[in-house]
Amino acid sequence: MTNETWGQVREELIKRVGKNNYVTWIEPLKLSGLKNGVARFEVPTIFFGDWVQRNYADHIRTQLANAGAAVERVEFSVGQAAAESRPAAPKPAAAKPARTRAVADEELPGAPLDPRFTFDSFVVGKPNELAHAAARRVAEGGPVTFNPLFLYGGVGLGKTHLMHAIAHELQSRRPDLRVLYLSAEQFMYRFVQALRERQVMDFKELFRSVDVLMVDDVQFIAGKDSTQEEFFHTFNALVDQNKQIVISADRAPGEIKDLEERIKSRLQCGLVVDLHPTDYELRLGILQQKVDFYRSQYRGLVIAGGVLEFLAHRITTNVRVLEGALTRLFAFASLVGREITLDLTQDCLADILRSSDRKLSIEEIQRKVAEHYNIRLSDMIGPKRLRTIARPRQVAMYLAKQLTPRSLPEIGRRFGGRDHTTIMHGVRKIEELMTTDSQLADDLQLLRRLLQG
Ligand SMILES: Nc1ncnc2c1ncn2[C@@H]1O[C@H](COP(=O)(O)OP(=O)(O)OP(=O)(O)O)[C@@H](O)[C@H]1O
Repeated sequence: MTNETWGQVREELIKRVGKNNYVTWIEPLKLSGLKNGVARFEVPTIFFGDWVQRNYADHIRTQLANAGAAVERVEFSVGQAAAESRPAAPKPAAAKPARTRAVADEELPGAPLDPRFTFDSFVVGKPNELAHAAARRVAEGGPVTFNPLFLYGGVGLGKTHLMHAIAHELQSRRPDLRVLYLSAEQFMYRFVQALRERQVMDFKELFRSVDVLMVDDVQFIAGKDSTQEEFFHTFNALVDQNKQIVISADRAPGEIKDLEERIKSRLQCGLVVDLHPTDYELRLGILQQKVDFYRSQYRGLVIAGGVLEFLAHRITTNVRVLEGALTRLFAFASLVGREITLDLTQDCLADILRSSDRKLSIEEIQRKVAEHYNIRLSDMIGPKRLRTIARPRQVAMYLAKQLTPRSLPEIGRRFGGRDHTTIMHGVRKIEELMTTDSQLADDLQLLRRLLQG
């Protein structure tokens, strides 16, 4: 098979898998040879290879066969060039092109990057697929296609991991770019310091001199007026210069309370992607990856079949908890020198398993709230707008948002197919009333206790 055949096959694949998937997953493949019915491709990372193998290998094989190539199997391996450009092998400083800059690289006030948070160690599944693909695109350091990239999702779902991965990848692919990663809190701290020391101009110059700005947990600046103002100007200046911005937050721009409207609307201008709560397959994938790592640390430790499946099934809160559970399990098993069995797992992780057990459903919340306010459960999802019914309904919406990991559209569906904006309005209304209406505040406290008890 020639590269020309592969060229034709790629055309066909665009139609089969869609443009977006094609650009993300197929375009980066480099055909490295065909021998004995096996077509080999170079991929940038192991995970990229795994993903393509799982999702696109069949398409590729079929299309190659249709184009007349005698292919029975396709294989993916990390190419030499890609392997060398991994973050693990940082380039010597001398490789950076010499440039004169108003602000030296060392002066950039970035937060340190966690060396473990790379694309290689990020497990991709349905819930984070789009966020991962978008992050990868930004990490290529090519022309800016969407600005900003806004990543959001609940606690411990991998936002920081993805941001660090972008920074690592950019550092090795494009050492000429000035990449600045920091939390919104650090941004504020720097700004306040600059104000105090009358060095606001330096601050501005510094932040406007970067090529890629990444700000983590942006919800933090909501309600902090002058920091918001400064952030807005920095943001605009960088966008005007066509510099890439990546932002993360715990919720969508429109849902961040006390964030100025003009900032919200600017944040929504680029690509807004949601990291969904993990599903069973993703949790299992993450566990398997971590176990491979632990095996190299704790040699000789045996883990019985079914343990990982059990954990992926039972610990659904977030990835941080899942990781913590595994760390504890390996440490414990190596201390006592025993095989990791289901029994040992249940013993060692009893507390974590217990707290993960209680998964509150929206229906439970609706039932409790209806009981408390003495209304019918059916009124929770019905259309009545009477205050005596609408208010309890909003209370239930508020508690559903607070106490479950469900998104606004999901909550809306369970409240008789209401729109997510209605839910948002309900949640806000209760947040507002809570500060002035002490009876409502008491009700909420009681309901929370009952539900979480
Ligand atoms: N898909 C994944 N693959 C591998 N590890 C993951 C994945 N998602 C999350 N993790 C791990 O889970 C932990 C928490 O992730 P991270 O700190 O990125 O979460 P976050 O979304 O930024 O949370 P927070 O809202 O608390 O800031 C990290 O150790 C991270 O490596």
